[in-house]
Amino acid sequence: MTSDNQKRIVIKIGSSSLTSLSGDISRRKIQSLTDQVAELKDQGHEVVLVSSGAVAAGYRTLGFVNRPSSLPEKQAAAAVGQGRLIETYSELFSSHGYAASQILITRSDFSDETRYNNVRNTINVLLERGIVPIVNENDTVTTDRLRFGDNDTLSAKVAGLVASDQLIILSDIDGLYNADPRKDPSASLLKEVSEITPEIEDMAGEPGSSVGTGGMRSKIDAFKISMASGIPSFLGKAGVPQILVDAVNEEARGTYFDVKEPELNLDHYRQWIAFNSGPEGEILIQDDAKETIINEKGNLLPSQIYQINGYFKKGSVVRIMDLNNEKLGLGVVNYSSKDLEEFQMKQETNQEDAKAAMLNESFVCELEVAIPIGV
Ligand SMILES: Nc1ncnc2c1ncn2[C@@H]1O[C@H](COP(=O)(O)OP(=O)(O)O)[C@@H](O)[C@H]1O
Ligand SMILES: N[C@@H](CCC(=O)OP(=O)(O)O)C(=O)O
Repeated sequence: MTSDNQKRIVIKIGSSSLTSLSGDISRRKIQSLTDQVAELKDQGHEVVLVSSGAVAAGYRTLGFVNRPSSLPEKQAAAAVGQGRLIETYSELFSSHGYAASQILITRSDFSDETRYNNVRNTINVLLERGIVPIVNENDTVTTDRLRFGDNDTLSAKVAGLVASDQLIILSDIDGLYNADPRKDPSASLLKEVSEITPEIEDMAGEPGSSVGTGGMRSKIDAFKISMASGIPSFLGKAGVPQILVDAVNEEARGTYFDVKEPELNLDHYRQWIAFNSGPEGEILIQDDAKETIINEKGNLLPSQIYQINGYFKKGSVVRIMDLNNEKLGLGVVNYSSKDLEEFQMKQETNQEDAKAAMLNESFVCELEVAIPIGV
């Protein structure tokens, strides 16, 4: 974005870091955050906040003693809490001379490429005009099947969307430990992670509080996305004085997730394919095609398809699998599932003209994103 000293930063803060022990939102905690964000803005950085807390801020008003667990109850709580949350942010940012704005996103907004790009354009205008965009999932309208579910992965997707220079996730713990510290008091802090290996994934346990949803697992999923998108990231403890300024200068206590080979990082289009598109179908390919599409980065031919699962249109994102149902990656198809099934039938009934024209000359797709980077 801007210059070497002025970064575009996405900051995610979890419910547990915005609420008091009683479970209600804490104005003091939000003020500590807004004071630090204002300081970053005074230094010329651009900041996008991804803030949880809508359900936590609302459930008591509905008469619940604890955070509700059913979706309609959480949605009703968020309907009350989201307004309270933004009102508090607006008041506190305005005391520093900054305006806050609210962006509520559902997963379907991101799986549609046009709407995805539209969100980017909107955030860009807000940032250019000095406003603080505050993003949350649109909890009141989402269904279980179509939810991001946690704001950790949402924040990493937003960081990729706006080509952020850094992702900072603030939680109630000062970084990633080699085991869940609640279960293993001898667990130690990892100061730097350069790759999310299966061992790192195994370190994550469940959420730490009754108000948090994602836990360490969703944070690790988030860092996988941000690292694959080429965005250096940080996990640290909310409420620590100067944590944000120090994290930007890489001087804060916490875990830094580095980006080792920027040239391998996914561009915007492939980020959308990998993390947001939501594949519409599956293509199982013959063994001989694996080498071509994985190592030679070649195209898949209709005759190399073994089976088609699901219904998809020309231009859809599909999962490419081998004959053992092992995921190989994601591709964008040049044919609909209906067309491909017709090709297959013609192949089976040995229609020579169809074979020549369609089976060996037309490309179905190439592997745009290889597993394990994509979904
Ligand atoms: N390996 C680990 N390292 C650090 N924290 C862990 C680990 N495994 C599980 N946790 C738990 O994850 C919690 C943070 O997740 P969560 O409660 O969802 O917070 P937030 O509301 O900030 O999203 C920590 O309080 C900690 O108890
Ligand atoms: N969108 C929900 C929060 C979901 C979420 O990821 O919560 P958390 O684990 O506290 O970051 C809300 O605003 O209550």
